Order: sequence, then C-alpha cells, then structure tokens
Amino acid sequence: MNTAVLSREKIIINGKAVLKGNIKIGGAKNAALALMSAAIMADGEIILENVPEINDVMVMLEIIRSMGADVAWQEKETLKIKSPEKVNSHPPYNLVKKLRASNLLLGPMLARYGKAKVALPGGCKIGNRPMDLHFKGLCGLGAQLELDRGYIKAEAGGLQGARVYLDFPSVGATENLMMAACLAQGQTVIENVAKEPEIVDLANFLNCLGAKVRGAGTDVIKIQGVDKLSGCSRYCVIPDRIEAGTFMVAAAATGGDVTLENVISTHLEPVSAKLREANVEITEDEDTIRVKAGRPLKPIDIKTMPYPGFPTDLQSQMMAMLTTIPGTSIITENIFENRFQVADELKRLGANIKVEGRLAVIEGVQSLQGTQVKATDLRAGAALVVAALTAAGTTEIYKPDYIYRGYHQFEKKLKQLGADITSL
Ligand SMILES: CC(=O)N[C@H]1[C@@H](OP(=O)(O)OP(=O)(O)OC[C@H]2O[C@@H](n3ccc(=O)[nH]c3=O)[C@H](O)[C@@H]2O)O[C@H](CO)[C@@H](O)[C@@H]1O
Ligand SMILES: C=C(OP(=O)(O)O)C(=O)O
Repeated sequence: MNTAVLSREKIIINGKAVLKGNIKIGGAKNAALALMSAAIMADGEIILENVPEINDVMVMLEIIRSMGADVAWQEKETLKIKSPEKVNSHPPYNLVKKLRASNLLLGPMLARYGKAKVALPGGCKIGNRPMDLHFKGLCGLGAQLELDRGYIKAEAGGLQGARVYLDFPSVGATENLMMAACLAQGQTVIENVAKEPEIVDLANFLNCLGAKVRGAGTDVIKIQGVDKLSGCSRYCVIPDRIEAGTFMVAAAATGGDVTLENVISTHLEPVSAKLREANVEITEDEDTIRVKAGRPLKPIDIKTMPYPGFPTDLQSQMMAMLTTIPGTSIITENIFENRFQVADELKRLGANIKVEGRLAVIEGVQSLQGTQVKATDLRAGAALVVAALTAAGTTEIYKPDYIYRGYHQFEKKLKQLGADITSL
C-alpha cells in the first residue's frame, strides 16, 4: 500500500508495443471521491473497499482528515472513515483547490452541520466548470449560499425537502443534492439528474448508511429525508470504467489482445459499441472484457454525451487511437469545451487533427513519431500514453502528475501488458 502522493518529472515510453495479457481494474475514482464526501454525514464507522490508491483519493483523505474525520488505510485499498461529532467546516484552501470533487463536501456539510465554507474547487482545466446548478438545488432545499472572494459560504437552519429540476444532468450537482437531501426534512424530488454508474454507486452507499434514495440510474431521483445516517461495516466501490476504457483503447490502438478483470461490462457499453464500430473484437463476461484488435481498424465518429452516451473522460484516449487509423474520424465534444487541448500535443507526435470549436477532424496517419510532449490534464495525459505506445521511437511525457490523479500503478499495469515504459 502506498499512501503518499506520487510525483514524477516525466514518463518515458519506447513505442510500437503490442499490449497483451490480463490486468485487474481498480475502484472508480469518481465514485470513491463521492463516497468519501458522503462519509462525513454518517454517525458510525465506515469501511470502504476497492478504494483506488490514486493521488485524488490521497488528497480527499487529507481534506476530510483536516475536517476532523478519523481516516486510516486498513489494508490494501480499504479505508476506514469515522466522521467527527463536530466538524471543521472550513477545509484548507491548499487541499481543496487540488480537486474538482472537493465541491462534493458542500452538500454533506450543510446537511449534517448546517454550514460550510469551501474554496471554489480545482481539478483539471477542461473548460468552464460553473456551480450554478449546485447552488440552485441547495437553495431550493432552503440553504443560503454566497460567493465571497473565491469561497462558497453556505448556511442552512435545517434543510427542507423540495422539487428541483436540473437544467443539465450534472454529475456533481446530482451528487451534492442527493447527499444533502438525505438529511433534509420530507421528500426531495430531483428531475433531469445524471445517470452515471457513479451516481448509482453513491445512492447504494447512502442507502447502506440508512438513507432512503430511490430512482438512481433513471432521470428522476426521489429522496425521503431521515434524521441521521449510520455507519456501514463494508461497502465496495464500483470498478473504474474510465480506467478500464483507457486500457481497452490502448489495447485496440496497439493491435493487442488484453483481458480486463474486475469490470462491470454494462458500464462500458458505450465504449465497447464504438470500439466494435472501429472493427475491434470485444468479448464480454459479467466481470471481464477481452479486447482483441486483430483486424485493420476503421475510422469512426464520436459524440460525447452524459451517460449512457460516450464519456467525455475517454474522448482524448479515443482521439489518440484514431490518429493512426486510415481515413477520417470526427469527434464532437459536448461536455467540456477545452478537452481538445490534447490535439496540439498529439500533433507534435505527427497526428493530423483540425479542431474547429466543438469538432475535431482526425485524418489517420501511417505512424506517430516519438518526441517530447506534455500532459495538459488527466485524460490528455492518458491519451498521450496511448499515442506513445503506438509511436515509433521514444516519447517523453512531461507533467505526468496529472495522470497519477486518476490512475493507480498505470506504468506497472502497462509493463505487465508488455509496454516499455518508465518514469523519472
Ligand atoms: C469528480 C467527478 O466526478 N468528475 C466527473 C464529473 O465532473 P463534474 O461533476 O464537474 O461534471 P458535470 O457533470 O457537473 O459537468 C458537466 C457539464 O455541466 C456543466 N455544469 C455543471 C455544473 C453546474 O452547476 N453547471 C453547469 O453548467 C459543466 O460546465 C459541464 O459542461 O462529471 C464529468 C462529466 O461526466 C466528468 O468528466 C468528471 O470526471
Ligand atoms: C475531469 C476529470 O476529473 P475531475 O472532475 O476530478 O477534474 C476526469 O476524471 O477526467
């Protein structure tokens, strides 16, 4: 078990690898972070299993510890959390600014302790990431919120159940409201919610703590408020569909044959569907997926959408794969306007990509050539690794710390599949 934040100057990859073999996928970053936030609402002790030992989790652990929670790794990927009677409702700026998911502390803090002062969250600069829907929803439940010099200040003298309509199915807003509503008085109905598997995981976890949440995974979530939430002797975080999808794309891009263990294949249907369209052979079992790319790959078009659409968190990796598939592929990014930053780095490797607003047109080239590039965000970093694996020669990827935010033992797993990869 490694509980320190991992930091490196660069990742070095000698390309033209063909990935082959089996690897185990870890717990989902975006589920684990939400569950850790929810844990501060509970009265008893919580044991969370399958928690990925990634940098974002290490930061979230420090955040809830700074708020007074008793948090400790019990064994590999198992976290024990006991929230305090009285919380420090002002977690430190230098930790909060590192994470997007720190915005998920707002709902739980308001619900259990009636107040919160949280710096505006950080996370990857993949676009404008407003919090108007979080504000609208929490105000709808009776909270008072204001923005003051980069801090969100919130207060509530007891939240009241209400009907809230989200103008967009935001993952974070759905999660914040769902958590806050668990301890509100009466019923809350949230309409047009996000349907991502991480939302369902959070709802299941909250119910395990004694909450009454119904409808997660559909467009409408109904929550009957309860007086308090208890502990939970064991809850297992769902597998990370984005980590799994990244390895699926890497396997396909390198013409490999890789079996992923510990996945929920239904969560990966949008990814499997697009890879099949690109002529990749996918065989699914309940908890394994085999990706075999024996045949020539075909160009495809991709549009990112809220779940069950194609995930924006896998768009950059797909772009990397498409750079060497002969023909024209078109990607439409509908969620985050800056997710095409990776295109400029892929172009350094010889890719032919034209970006026009929300559209990227990719003309497949014969091969990429290794050079120096830099990760601009978490998934851009993962995409550069995929590209470097296919490239001729050596690629150095700077700023790999972005990658360590969300991938545990990325290099070790890739090595296990036959990649020539190291980091300094
Ligand atoms: C920690 C975590 O779980 N991060 C995920 C979460 O981010 P996050 O929760 O930040 O993403 P959202 O679903 O909230 O954002 C999606 C879209 O909604 C917009 N929006 C969001 C909130 C709001 O109040 N107003 C508003 O307009 C955003 O600008 C964006 O265009 O879902 C994203 C979309 O699947 C993923 O890429 C992130 O990996
Ligand atoms: C955008 C991502 O994460 P975050 O929301 O934590 O910045 C991601 O996981 O790709």
